[in-house]
Amino acid sequence: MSPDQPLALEPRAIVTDIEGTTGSIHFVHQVLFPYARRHLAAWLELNAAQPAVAEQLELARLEAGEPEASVARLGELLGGWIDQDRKSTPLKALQGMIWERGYLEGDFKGHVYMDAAERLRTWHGRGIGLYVYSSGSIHAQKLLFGHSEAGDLTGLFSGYFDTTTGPKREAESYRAIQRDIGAPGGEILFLSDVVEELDAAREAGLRTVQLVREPGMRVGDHPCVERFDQISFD
Ligand SMILES: CSCCC(=O)C(=O)COP(=O)(O)O
Ligand SMILES: [Mg+2]
Repeated sequence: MSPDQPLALEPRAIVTDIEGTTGSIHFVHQVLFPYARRHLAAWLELNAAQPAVAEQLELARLEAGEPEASVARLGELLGGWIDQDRKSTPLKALQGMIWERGYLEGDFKGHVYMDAAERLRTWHGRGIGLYVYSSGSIHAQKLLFGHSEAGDLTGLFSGYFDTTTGPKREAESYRAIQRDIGAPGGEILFLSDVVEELDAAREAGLRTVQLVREPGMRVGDHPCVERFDQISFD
């Protein structure tokens, strides 16, 4: 798709990825992940007994196949998973809880590209339902958009999806999102930088646009733009 070419028909809903789509990969990998890595062990020691944390630690033990793992051992495992960028649901839930303090204490703000913030506001104003689908937990998504460099954007979104709905590279996850939104796939547009996610969304019947914000990204056969302000509808 060339920047000036409108996409057919305004969609009823737009579902957007975060990392590489509304915000930079750099922010997630060079700010968020290192912050969680730095605070992980001490934070676990302090919070492991809290029911919401204990629940995620139990899921991490199951995922690791180490049902007896101590909190210290889980710290090692989860730290390794951060380094591997593993899209583990319990890791993502725990990361979100750790990031909360960083946002609240002003250590960082959620990175959102200005073109994304501006278009999200425009689309919301036109009555298009806006949704987020990220591997980051729903709590982490709300923190990022609630404490973003473009202000509090949470009022723009009608709903949030994370890996508790399913992995982002599986078509069934997009079928579940479609059912939840309650619109036909052809009236939902999915935005992402990752070809495998876009392929899965298209297999489920959603419309797709790939964001290619950085040189060297793998490009698929989806309509493709560099910025949100290159997306327009008839
Ligand atoms: C919700 S901000 C943190 C994003 C994150 O943890 C991540 O793994 C990025 O996943 P995405 O699906 O947004 O590419
Ligand atoms: Mg992404």
